[in-house]
Amino acid sequence: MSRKFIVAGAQLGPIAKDESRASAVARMCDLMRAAHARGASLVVFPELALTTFFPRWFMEDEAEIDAWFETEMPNGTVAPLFDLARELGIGFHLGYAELTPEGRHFNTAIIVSPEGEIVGKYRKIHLPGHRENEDWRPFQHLEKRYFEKGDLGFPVFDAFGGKLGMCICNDRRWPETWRVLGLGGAELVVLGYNTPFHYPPAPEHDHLQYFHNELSVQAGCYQNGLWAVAVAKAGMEEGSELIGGSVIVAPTGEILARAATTGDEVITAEVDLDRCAEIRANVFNFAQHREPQDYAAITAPK
Ligand SMILES: NC(=O)N[C@@H](C(=O)O)c1ccc(O)cc1
Repeated sequence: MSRKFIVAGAQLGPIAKDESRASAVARMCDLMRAAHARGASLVVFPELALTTFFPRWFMEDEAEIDAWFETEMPNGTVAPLFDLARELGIGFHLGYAELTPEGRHFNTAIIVSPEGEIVGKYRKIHLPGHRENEDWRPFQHLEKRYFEKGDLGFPVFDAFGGKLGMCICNDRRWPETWRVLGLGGAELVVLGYNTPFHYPPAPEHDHLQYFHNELSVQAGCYQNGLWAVAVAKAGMEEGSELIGGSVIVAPTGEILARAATTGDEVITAEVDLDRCAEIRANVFNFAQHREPQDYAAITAPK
């Protein structure tokens, strides 16, 4: 049976601090309709897609912080997205800030089936940035303050006729992320990102932000023989410029689609999950060629 289908990356332009979640959801519904019109059966939205990238501000008030989080998923505000997905028979990936009933905070992503069921969940493991206010920065990156490290590992889910994995933003820069997903059998990895163009600790690397995005995703795909859809929240958001460059990458590492703007934009490509074997049965045949007895340093405690 053919395992070909069309995937879409639904890049979002900036979301203002005072833009409501309902407005962001309405924009995502428009993108979902556009993706469906192009034949997509899965549409990938970015990291923290319902709000502005709030970790750029230092906050101490717990109620103010918690207001950026979702306590239920789905909830009334995102219901239109779930309803539209069901109506169109299209699945989706969504990133959001999760506050659990136990009061735990995570940077989370879910995969929703065309029937509107949550079939996969991931909580971000590689949290970037810092914990305390750092006045010298033009904007903060306080993910280590607002989120706990994810506690679900890097799970792989049966969905869309194949094996799907997830990671979130900074996770994509780490080869361990991709290798653990690859070892778990992932054939398609979906991920969202909010990547500031300006990196305050090393501004001399600002011009490399698009390059490092593609380098990381292409390497992850090739070295593990899997597909990826990597999707940005992009554009000038509250004075912080976020890169665009959403891409769909094949197991060969080739880029099949790339966003041209830093606004709301849909990219699509046909994915054939059987093409993972081109790489995984050959140069990266793990069973034949991996030498894990020499990799112990990777899992030694830090
Ligand atoms: N949302 C993210 O995970 N963004 C990260 C990335 O783009 O990898 C990132 C990494 C380091 C920083 O100093 C700031 C942002």
